[in-house]
Amino acid sequence: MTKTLPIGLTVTARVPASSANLGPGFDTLGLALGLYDEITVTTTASGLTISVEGEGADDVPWGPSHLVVRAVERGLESAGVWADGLDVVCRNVIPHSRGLGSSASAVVGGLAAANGLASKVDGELALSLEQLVQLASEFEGHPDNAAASVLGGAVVSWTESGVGDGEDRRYRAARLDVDPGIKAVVLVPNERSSTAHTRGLLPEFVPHRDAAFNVSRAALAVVALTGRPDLLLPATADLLHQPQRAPALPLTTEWIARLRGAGIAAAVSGAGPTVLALITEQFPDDLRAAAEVAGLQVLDLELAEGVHVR
Ligand SMILES: Nc1ncnc2c1ncn2[C@@H]1O[C@H](COP(=O)(O)OP(=O)(O)OP(=O)(O)O)[C@@H](O)[C@H]1O
Ligand SMILES: N[C@@H](CCO)C(=O)O
Repeated sequence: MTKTLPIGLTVTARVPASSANLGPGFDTLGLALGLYDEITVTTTASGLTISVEGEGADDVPWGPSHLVVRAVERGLESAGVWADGLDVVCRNVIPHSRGLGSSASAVVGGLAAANGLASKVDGELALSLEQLVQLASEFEGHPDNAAASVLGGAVVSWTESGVGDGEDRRYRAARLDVDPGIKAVVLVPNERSSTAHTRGLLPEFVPHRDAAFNVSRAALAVVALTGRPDLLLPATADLLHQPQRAPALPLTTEWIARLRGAGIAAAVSGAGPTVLALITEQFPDDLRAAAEVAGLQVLDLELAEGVHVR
C-alpha cells in the first residue's frame, strides 16, 4: 500500500559529476568526479514549486518536465510513497552537455532525494544501491555515468538481459577502489555537445581487430586504476568511439593528442567535448596556461564518493 509522506519533510542530495568510457571502456567504465549538484526536496500540502540556481537555470524547464522532478517522482513511486506536494530546489554546478554526466547526476540526485524522504518515514522502504543503479540507468540510459554517481569511485557497468533496450533489461555495476595517487583534471570547452548527436556518429559495425584492441585496453584500465597508475597511458587508448567522434570534436581531439604526446593519460570524457586527464603528478603549468588560452576551463578534481543524502 502507498504511504503518504507528512508535510514539511526535507532532504538534500549531493550528487557528483561523472566521466564515462575512460577511453576504451565505451558504455562500461565510469568515474565519479568531485564536482557536485545539490538538490533539496521538501514535501508540501499541494502542487509543485521548483527553483534552479547556477548551471542551466535559464535553459531547463521550471515545471513537471524538469529532469530532477521526474526522477523524484519515479523514486517516490518505486519506494511506495506519495507526496501531496513538492518543493524542489536545484543548486547546479555540473556543466550541461559537456560530457560530465550532468543528466545522469540530475536523475541520480532526484532518485536519491526521493529515497531519502521515503527512508525518513520508514527505513524498510529504502531502496538499495543496486536498485538505485537500476532505476537511474533505466531512466537515463547511460549506466556508466549513473552507476558512477550512485556508487562513487570508478565503476564497471554491464547489462544482463542481452541486447535489447526492453523493460526487462538489468543494469549491473561493480565499484573499483581507485589508487589514491590518481587525480583527475578536466579541460572543459565552452561549446556544448549533445550525447545523442555524437552517438549518431558511431558505426554499426567495427573491425574485429579494433574490438580486440579495446578489450585489452579496457581490461588494462582496471589494472591501471586499481594499483598500476604507471599503465594509465596505454590503458586509456581507444579505437571504438573517439576516432569516429573526432570530426565533431576538433578542439577535444587536438588536446587529447597534445596531452598524450606529453605522456599524460587523456581521453574524451563521456560523449565529449570535455577532455579527461588522469594524472599522478602535477598537471604541467605550460599546458594548463595554453589550454586556458585556447578557451578551455581547466579544473583539478578529486575522485568522488557516490551520492550522499542528508
Ligand atoms: N541538473 C539538471 N537539471 C535538469 N536537466 C538537466 C540537468 N542536467 C542535465 N539536464 C538535461 O540533460 C541535458 C544534457 O544531457 P547530455 O546527455 O547531452 O549531456 P551530459 O549528461 O551533460 O553529458 P554526457 O552524458 O555526455 O556525460 C541538458 O541539456 C538538460 O536538458
Ligand atoms: N557511454 C556514453 C556516455 C554518455 O555520457 C557515450 O559515450 O555515449
